[in-house]
Amino acid sequence: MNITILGAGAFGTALAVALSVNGPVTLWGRRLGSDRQSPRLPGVTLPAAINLTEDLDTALNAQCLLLGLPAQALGGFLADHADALDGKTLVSTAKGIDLTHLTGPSSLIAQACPAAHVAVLTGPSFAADIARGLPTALTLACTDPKIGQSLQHAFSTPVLRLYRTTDVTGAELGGALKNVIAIAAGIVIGARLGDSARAAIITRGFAEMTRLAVRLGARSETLTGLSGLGDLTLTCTSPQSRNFRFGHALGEGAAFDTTTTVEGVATARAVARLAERLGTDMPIAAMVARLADGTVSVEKALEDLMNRPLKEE
Ligand SMILES: NC(=O)C1=CN([C@@H]2O[C@H](COP(=O)(O)OP(=O)(O)OC[C@H]3O[C@@H](n4cnc5c(N)ncnc54)[C@H](O)[C@@H]3O)[C@@H](O)[C@H]2O)C=CC1
Ligand SMILES: O=C(CO)COP(=O)(O)O
Repeated sequence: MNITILGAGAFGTALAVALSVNGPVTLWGRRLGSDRQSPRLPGVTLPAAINLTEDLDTALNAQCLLLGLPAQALGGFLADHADALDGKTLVSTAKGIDLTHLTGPSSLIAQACPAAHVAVLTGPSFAADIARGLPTALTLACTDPKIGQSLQHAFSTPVLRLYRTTDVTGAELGGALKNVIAIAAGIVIGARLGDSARAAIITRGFAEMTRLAVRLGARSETLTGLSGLGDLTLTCTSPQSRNFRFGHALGEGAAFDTTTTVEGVATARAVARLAERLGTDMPIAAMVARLADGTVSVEKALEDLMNRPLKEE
């Protein structure tokens, strides 16, 4: 399968490195140059099997396109290039909910490119781990079982083991919502509230993820898989996670590099709006949105979370 990756960020570049063992891969980026040392993946040299290009027309010449853009950039990119993208197989890696449309990447793609085959590649996977060839398991979600199986085989390697599902909604929401909970986990650790508090955030955060995802049409069992619980566990427990690190800085009152991609901030705001519209209780996500907007102190936010009415688990 002729694979092109759009977006030479950390994850797009890591996937190019990983998938290039199966054959030539084209990697497109806006300001890519010809240097085979990626600024997003320090210490990683891009293999010769990766064709680097800044020419989008060349890049769009493939039938299967992996979209390595962040969730909040995806809608604009699709709008700008819908004609060239429509009818192709488009695989999103974005983990977020679009703040304008309050929908996940697969809906953005389907709306912009109604004739495209849509899939999502998600799950517990740090770009640096993938680029170093460390064993990783991912979820490939596609409503068409045959296309899903074809992509699963095309993207699997000796160190990249893909599981497939037809529950695109569940898979993409798991990847998006875990980022919000990871910020909350970082906050409690940054505020020195301890590992027990983090365990509570992870557990109750998983309940919130599942509640909203099922409300939006997901299968609950999808959230117990790699794309939900797996990615939640990884992202809430590792400083490799930018969402966790952002929350940690928030919790300790430290500055954070605003040029870093932290999908959970916009997604927390999107979730807060969705929850209000749907009447779905999402207290941790609402707390993260308020803290990200600076409308409440960490102390007050955590106090409010603890003082909510007692309920059954
Ligand atoms: N970094 C990681 O470990 C992982 C990231 N992801 C997901 O992959 C997605 C991308 O994240 P990263 O690659 O980590 O971010 P990044 O910040 O490293 O790279 C984002 C890339 O997208 C490009 N981009 C942004 N807006 C664009 C536009 N309008 N047109 C063209 N290119 C544009 C940027 O130039 C940059 O190269 C996110 O949704 C993230 O959650 C998923 C799994 C792991
Ligand atoms: O999605 C990821 C790991 O699965 C990467 O997490 P961060 O975006 O928090 O770095």
